[in-house]
Amino acid sequence: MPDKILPRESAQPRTKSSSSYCVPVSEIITVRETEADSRTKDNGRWQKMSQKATEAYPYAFTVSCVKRARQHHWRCNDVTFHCADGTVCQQWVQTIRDQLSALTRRPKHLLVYINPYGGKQQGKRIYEEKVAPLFSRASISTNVIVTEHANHARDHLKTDVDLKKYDGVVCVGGDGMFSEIVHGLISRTQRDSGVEQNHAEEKLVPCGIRIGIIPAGSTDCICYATVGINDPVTSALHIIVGDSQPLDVCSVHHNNTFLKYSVSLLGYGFYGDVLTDSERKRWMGPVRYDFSGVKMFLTHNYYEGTVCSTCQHSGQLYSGDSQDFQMDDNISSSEYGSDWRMIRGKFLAINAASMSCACPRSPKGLSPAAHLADGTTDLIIVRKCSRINFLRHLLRHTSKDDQFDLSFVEVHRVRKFHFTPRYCESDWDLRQGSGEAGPGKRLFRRICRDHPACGCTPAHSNWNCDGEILPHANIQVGVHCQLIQLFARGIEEASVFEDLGSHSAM
Ligand SMILES: Nc1ncnc2c1ncn2[C@@H]1O[C@H](COP(=O)(O)OP(=O)(O)OP(=O)(O)O)[C@@H](O)[C@H]1O
Ligand SMILES: CCCCCCCCCCCCC/C=C/[C@@H](O)[C@H](CO)NC(=O)CCCCC
Ligand SMILES: [Ca+2]
Repeated sequence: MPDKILPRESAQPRTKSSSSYCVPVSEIITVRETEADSRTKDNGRWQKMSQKATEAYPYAFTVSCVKRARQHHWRCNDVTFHCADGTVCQQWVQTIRDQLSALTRRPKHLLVYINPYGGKQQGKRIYEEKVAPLFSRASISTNVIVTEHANHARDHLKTDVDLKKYDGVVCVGGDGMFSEIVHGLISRTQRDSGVEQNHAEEKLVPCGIRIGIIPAGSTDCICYATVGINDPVTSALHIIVGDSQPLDVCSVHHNNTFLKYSVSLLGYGFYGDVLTDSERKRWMGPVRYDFSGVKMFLTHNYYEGTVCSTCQHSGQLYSGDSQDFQMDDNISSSEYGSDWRMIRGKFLAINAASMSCACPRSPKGLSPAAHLADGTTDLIIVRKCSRINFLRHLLRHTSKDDQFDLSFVEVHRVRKFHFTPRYCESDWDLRQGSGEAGPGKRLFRRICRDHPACGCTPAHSNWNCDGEILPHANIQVGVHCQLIQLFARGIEEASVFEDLGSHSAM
């Protein structure tokens, strides 16, 4: 049998306009024998067959398969095929089952973590109502854990789980929950392989198990940027068909201490401040980001420091395509050393986007051309400018205009970068009150930090690491190419939807 079902004479689909239906085996969820009823649901519509036709084709089987809908949504669609002969009908069912069992990339056993408090606190309901029935139809067995506290999933994965029992780990929640899973799996893999995470230059071992994201958070940017939409049913179907999408991961160190991994955004300045402010407003739900976004835009803090970056890796020059980016040269960036670029100045935002960071708020994302798995991160530097100019930059994230095509914005595709804030060799020491600054200056900075109404800009921001606040401003970042794998396939081209969306009749 070919890899597509093309029923012609022997099995007839019940559609009004066509006598055959084309379904790629790779997109079949399940098949079952069904009653040759005179009324069945095909293609999402109820179809009625005449008494005569029902008598001519008394046997039937139903194929549940992927159907593409608008804006990258996938749905599960039932198509019923009718046969004149019962043996032929059984042969079809058996052959399709055999073909499905030959698909070795499909998961059979999944470990599922649900964050009941993410986003609008709907994680449990979303999983039970929309996802569990699909997993069960696809004969996937699950071990479901509803988390009881923050870092429950991370610590469970780090130490307690026998990962050999599973073909994948699924997280139901937002980007923060995904980050927990990533930290648990990467730490576990390094520990099992004897790799020391505290060494910034260490080559990390890729994780051998795929991760699925059922979006139920506030931003869901990792799901949105890897699937094209934050929709639980779509994500469940990508898991069921066994998609694979490798993903780069940034490691963040402070001196020789490992801090965190990041897969989406590492943001200092604006996005760090928005996150810090919004964490105090968690009770507001997802709208907290809009509230804090407007507030921090009006506050207009800028920060001084030095960013050093390199696009070189393992002794080889990066040869990627950087023509998408405007390189602005009226600024104080300069080359130092052979492969490191140093940029010093006053910044409204320093963002490293390892993926586009597309999300419903910004469907093209922070860096629309960022690659998911090329071993680089897009370092976006927004220099101090007027409020109106910064607003122009921000608003371009929501329109077709290029947010980088502004004199105060520059972008570099890099493999490593360091950031050192001005005034502090050790930000942590300063925060603890034991920095280099004299007591008078220290007291003054503390007053500024505790009473922002005094009007001066604080000396430091925080790093927003995939939606979590980091305790140090001074960090070193390196990209680890394709360290993890998702149950996803990247964003499908519109043509795939046009060609396959209607399952063109043959
Ligand atoms: N049972 C729990 N109780 C409290 N916090 C939890 C629990 N389980 C997980 N968490 C934490 O909740 C935080 C937020 O969760 P999640 O990412 O799911 O939602 P969100 O913050 O609303 O969405 P997003 O990250 O997309 O903005 C995560 O950092 C996670 O560590
Ligand atoms: C004045 C209004 C102008 C509007 C401008 C809109 C610009 C939107 C850009 C969207 C960037 C999303 C970056 C995603 C980061 C995630 O890793 C992180 C975890 O979920 N989310 C946040 O930190 C939440 C941060 C949300 C910031 C808005
Ligand atoms: Ca990348």
